[in-house]
Amino acid sequence: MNALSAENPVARAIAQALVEGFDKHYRIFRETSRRAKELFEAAAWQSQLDAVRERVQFYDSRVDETVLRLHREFGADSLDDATWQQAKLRFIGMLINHRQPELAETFFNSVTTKILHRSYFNNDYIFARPAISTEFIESYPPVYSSYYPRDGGLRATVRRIVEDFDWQRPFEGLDRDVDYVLRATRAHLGAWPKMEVNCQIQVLYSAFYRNKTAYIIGKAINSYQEYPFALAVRHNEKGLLYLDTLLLDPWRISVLFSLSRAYFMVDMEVPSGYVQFLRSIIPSKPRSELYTMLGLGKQGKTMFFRDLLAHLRHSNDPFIVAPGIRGMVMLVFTLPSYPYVFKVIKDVFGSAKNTDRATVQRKYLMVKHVDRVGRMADTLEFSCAALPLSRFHPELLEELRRLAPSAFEIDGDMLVIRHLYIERRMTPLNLYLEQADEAETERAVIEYGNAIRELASANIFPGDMLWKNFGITRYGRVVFYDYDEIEYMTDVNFRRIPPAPHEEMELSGEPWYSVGPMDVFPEEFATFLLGMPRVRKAFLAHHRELLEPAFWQRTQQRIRDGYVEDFYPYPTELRFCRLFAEAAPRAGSKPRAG
Ligand SMILES: Nc1ncnc2c1ncn2[C@@H]1O[C@H](COP(=O)(O)OP(=O)(O)OP(=O)(O)O)[C@@H](O)[C@H]1O
Repeated sequence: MNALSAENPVARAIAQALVEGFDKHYRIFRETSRRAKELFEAAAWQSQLDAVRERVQFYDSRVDETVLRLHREFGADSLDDATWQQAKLRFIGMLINHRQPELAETFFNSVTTKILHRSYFNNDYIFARPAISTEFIESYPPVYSSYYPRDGGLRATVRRIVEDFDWQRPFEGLDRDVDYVLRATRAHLGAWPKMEVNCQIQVLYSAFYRNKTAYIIGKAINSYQEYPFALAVRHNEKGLLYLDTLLLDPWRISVLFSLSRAYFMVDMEVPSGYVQFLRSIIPSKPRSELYTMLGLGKQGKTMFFRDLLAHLRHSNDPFIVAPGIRGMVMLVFTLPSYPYVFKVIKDVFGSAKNTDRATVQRKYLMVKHVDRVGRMADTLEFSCAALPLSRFHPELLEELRRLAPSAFEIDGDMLVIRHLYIERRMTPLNLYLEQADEAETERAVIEYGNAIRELASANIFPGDMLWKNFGITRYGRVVFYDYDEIEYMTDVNFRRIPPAPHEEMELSGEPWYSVGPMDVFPEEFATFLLGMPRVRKAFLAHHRELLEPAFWQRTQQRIRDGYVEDFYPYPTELRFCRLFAEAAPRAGSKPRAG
């Protein structure tokens, strides 16, 4: 019998409850994202960080609430297959005019996979692939506004674009800044092209808020050419707004969306429209990552896994143990043809590790809550991820059996991993430094020290600062990825090593002072970091102060005083105050390239 042929009131009511659960989620998500504009206007930086943190938790709360409702009202455990199948079809019917259908489908999956057995995880019961098209969904406000510079001239158009954001705070000198925008564009293009009849500038309706910056994102279209741009708006030391830079290279715009940064706050009625627009200007960013960066992590995960399964169908290399020094806590593997690593928490940790599974998971979650300032890789967390058994290299299978037997089960031809983190693959810094020449070493060591300084300013102490816990990206950026020992800076007690009471004691190698659990002695870092002479030379030349307790205590004090540091996800040289000599340098905006 066709699942829809007979009306099933329970299926309809379940579908209705699922739509209501999702709509409640998105309403709260959107209210929080919308508040970002007010917080930006009020310069309420700490509240902005808090809002990003709170937003991460909304989704799971709504899913749990809906699961409970389905159990209470419909005895979800004991429903027959036909009812579930019909619930999905009814749900599709209810999404016909929905503005976030892809997110609602994912919500449906999140709820039903908590109730149904894994054998139901196919397109008959859940959304193994999307059902509703996200193309051309209309909304008010629209996804983007179009401006036609042929009507009023480019200068007036740029000014209007900025003014239309209606920020309730005056600009320091908008005419001057518009002039910088035109000069920077002119320098980028070489010469102004003739404005063709279709010449227009499309601007995403909501600004993108993160930390202390709002980004205006759009593209200019002229004839068949498209020119993407991102314009950064910030507060100066007097609290007046100014345009800080204009990014015109797609790869630089793409760096804004790097997973090692905090998620944006964007007020979106139709998120798929934002993602499609962004894809048109940075096609190299997977849609999954764009959803994640817009704060829609579950959608990002769903799409990531669909992409991975599609890739597995189009490749045949095996999952292997990741190159580098094996972790004491994590078993890390990778698929060479796919740029990610997969991390499983081991059953038993190396003897030097005084931690447990729950603590490790808590630390990984902590990373989602803080500003990752471009220095910590984001992780996607999966439960019960099923991957084809035949693709696991025997050596990796053997390691899984030996080191993490409770972390997986074999179900037919699938290997189901109970708990898995996935993150972008980088070159482990220890491997990179082994191969690097002197100049490359110096660059990487400078980056490494900057990463540690920036993490510290963002209230993160990495705990284990060994080179192997950092990776280097294809853009040469050093990013931290081993979170099992991270702490808030403000929880750590940075101490100087007390002088030995007499010389023999110092030589004996035995400690002559007691050490508390949160005590850290920066002077000791040199022993385990600076073994290689060329690394030592570069480190001492650029980052010697990291070996001093005073540096760490000072940074701690700034955090305690409530100072939220500036982080720029673009090079200092591209800031207008640096590009245009006559622009006065701004106090309180110390250069720290990102
Ligand atoms: N994102 C990544 N890209 C490339 N390689 C990685 C990545 N994450 C981890 N690795 C590799 O896996 C190894 C172990 O990873 P990780 O440091 O996360 O595990 P761990 O068990 O926490 O380590 P430790 O013993 O230092 O605590 C790293 O040394 C590195 O070689």
